[in-house]
Amino acid sequence: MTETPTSEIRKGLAGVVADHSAISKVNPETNSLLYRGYPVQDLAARASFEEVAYLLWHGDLPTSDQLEEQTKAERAARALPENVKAAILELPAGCHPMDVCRTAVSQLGAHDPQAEDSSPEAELAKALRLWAVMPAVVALDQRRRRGQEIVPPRDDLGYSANFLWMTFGEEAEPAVVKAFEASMVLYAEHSFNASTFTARVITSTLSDLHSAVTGAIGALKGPLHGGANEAVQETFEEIGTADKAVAWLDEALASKRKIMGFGHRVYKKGDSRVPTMRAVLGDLVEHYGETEVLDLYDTLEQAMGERKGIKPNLDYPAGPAYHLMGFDTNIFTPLFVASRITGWTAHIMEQRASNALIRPVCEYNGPDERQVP
Ligand SMILES: CC(=O)SCCNC(=O)CCNC(=O)[C@H](O)C(C)(C)COP(=O)(O)OP(=O)(O)OC[C@H]1O[C@@H](n2cnc3c(N)ncnc32)[C@H](O)[C@@H]1OP(=O)(O)O
Ligand SMILES: O=C([O-])CC(=O)C(=O)O
Repeated sequence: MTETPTSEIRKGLAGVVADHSAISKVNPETNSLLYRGYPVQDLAARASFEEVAYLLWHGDLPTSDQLEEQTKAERAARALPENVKAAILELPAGCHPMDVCRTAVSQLGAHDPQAEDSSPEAELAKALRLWAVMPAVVALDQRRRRGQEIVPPRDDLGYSANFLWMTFGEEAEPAVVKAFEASMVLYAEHSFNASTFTARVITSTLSDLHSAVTGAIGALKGPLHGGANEAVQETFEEIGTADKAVAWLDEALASKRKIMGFGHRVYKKGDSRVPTMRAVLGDLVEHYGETEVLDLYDTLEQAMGERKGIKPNLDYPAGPAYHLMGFDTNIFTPLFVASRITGWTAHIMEQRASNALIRPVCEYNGPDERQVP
């Protein structure tokens, strides 16, 4: 019955070591996460997202000259090409913004002059251009859905400040830029998660970088992965206020609902990034003077811990944080895309540099051979 004899089936590849990677280390024993050796909470506190992008791609933090060169290239690539903008504007306003991201990356690939050049230099240049232009895609999409004018990028602002400028059409306050920047750093990379693995599978066939990122976006969209940050906000809105959280949770668990923003395939004792993002949410709550959300956040977290012993993942604090910043809920996962493009493309380059076609086997359990009548 077997395609090839297997000793054990690991559903969902749980616990399977599929390859080496030098990009990040997730340690569920210590609830820690290192990007190229640096603790993620220290990077979130002391490094810019631009520096973290450089670190993920090159393996070390940049010197000031290296950062300047990257910054120049990033700012020069921020504007959305007219043909891609036109293609996005033709998409129905009712489609999910992740469909827009996916289509935009596919379109950008079709128009990229280096699309089929997979030399390390071309791969890096394509990664940088995609990373640089993604805020324009996300900002444009939120604005077109709101019936607002499109705001072009500014090259006198850093990545995060410009992202907020293009989305909201006004300069964000430093506290908000800082919070947003921390979220970008925390979302940037997480080893062999489902979307990154998707990108590596596609790359392993020697397909191109834009195809791999397009596939990764499809994988990230699902609510068991990146789509959970939107689902957390929807849950909060469904519950309403903290005093209703426990009854809501009991009913949800009784009807076997998954509680979005809780649980993780690798971390069973808590997600390494949650304490930092929870502190960011606390800063935003103070900044906007909206304390109710923290009552609900803490009550639901405590009740989930008592009933199931399951802890929150990064999407749990990120959802309400993006809501406070003013993003529409369906734009939250595209924000994750904008950040994770750095990690995906670092993995695409790593996979290509040491490639083997990814092709597991299965144990066949369909009908035995039979004759066509
Ligand atoms: C950035 C990220 O992508 S982080 C992940 C974001 N996703 C979510 O927040 C979605 C909600 N969470 C989940 O669905 C899961 O925890 C996953 C998919 C993230 C991890 O799943 P797995 O490692 O496969 O764990 P699995 O689904 O086997 O869960 C083990 C048990 O805990 C339960 N469980 C896990 N997470 C949850 C949850 N969020 N709500 C309710 N029960 C849960 C499962 O029902 C299962 O119970 P059972 O043994 O009685 O069947
Ligand atoms: O690692 C995972 O499975 C999911 C996750 O937290 C991420 O991609 O950031």
